[in-house]
Amino acid sequence: MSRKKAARSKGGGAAPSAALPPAAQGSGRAAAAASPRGSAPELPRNGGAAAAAAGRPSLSSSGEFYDLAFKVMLVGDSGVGKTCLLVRFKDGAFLAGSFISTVGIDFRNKVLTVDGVKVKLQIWDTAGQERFRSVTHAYYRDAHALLLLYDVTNKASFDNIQAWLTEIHEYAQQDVVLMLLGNKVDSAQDRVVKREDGEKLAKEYGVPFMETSAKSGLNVELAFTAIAKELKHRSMKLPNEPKFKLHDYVKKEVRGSSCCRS
Ligand SMILES: Nc1nc2c(ncn2[C@@H]2O[C@H](COP(=O)(O)OP(=O)(O)OP(=O)(O)O)[C@@H](O)[C@H]2O)c(=O)[nH]1
Repeated sequence: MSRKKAARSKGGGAAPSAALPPAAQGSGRAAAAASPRGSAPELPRNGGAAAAAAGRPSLSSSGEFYDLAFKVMLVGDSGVGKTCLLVRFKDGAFLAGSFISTVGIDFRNKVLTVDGVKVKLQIWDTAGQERFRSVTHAYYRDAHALLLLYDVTNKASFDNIQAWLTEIHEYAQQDVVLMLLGNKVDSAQDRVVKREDGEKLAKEYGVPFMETSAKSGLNVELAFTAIAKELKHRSMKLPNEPKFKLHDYVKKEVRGSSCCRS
């Protein structure tokens, strides 16, 4: 992604194809002014299952084969680190320097291997600014998963989580996979939201929770992998297979990743 706010993204602003397969393009930016969902690549609600049922993998535009595809959205206040989280996950890099707000909505694709299955996540980076809300609302409906972020150094972004949850409740599918992320934990000196407060809020709303850092990379891969695992299990569950428990998986993995942190 060129810094998200450029007039044209790497995807050239062209609208990727409308269904899977073939896959949506590697990255792109939906014009805020266009018809709300008109230029967005659409994944069917059971997109992954549909791809898998065909019994053959699909080919993404980046040349990678995948078996399942899902749409994930990053939401939260402006400046919490949504774009940086996505760039860290996709490219393994941190976007330091001056902060430029996302305009409208942008997406990147990444294929993960989950329990031997290739899962393509089409990750939508939304603008946190209030003025783009009507644009981003239109995308909630097709999202299979939502990563809701706040910034541990910004109390207002945490206080606004409740409002974000109300919005999600209103616009997203009822069965959307949701996870709460407290980002920027590398900024220990500036922290104003305690981990326990994040945990408490997540528990109250029954959503899995972890703290992340797009800067250091802490738990970034884990957040997306956990989502991909949940979505894969939902769409490919075998009759005798035990149910995948996202909460338990996250708790176990976060414990593992935090035990060895400096
Ligand atoms: N220290 C630290 N800074 C971060 C982290 N993630 C993002 N930032 C910084 O926070 C600022 C905002 O990051 P963005 O990723 O652009 O925020 P955003 O949520 O996409 O903002 P909008 O596009 O306005 O919705 C930038 O200056 C980043 O460098 C992090 O994990 N740690």
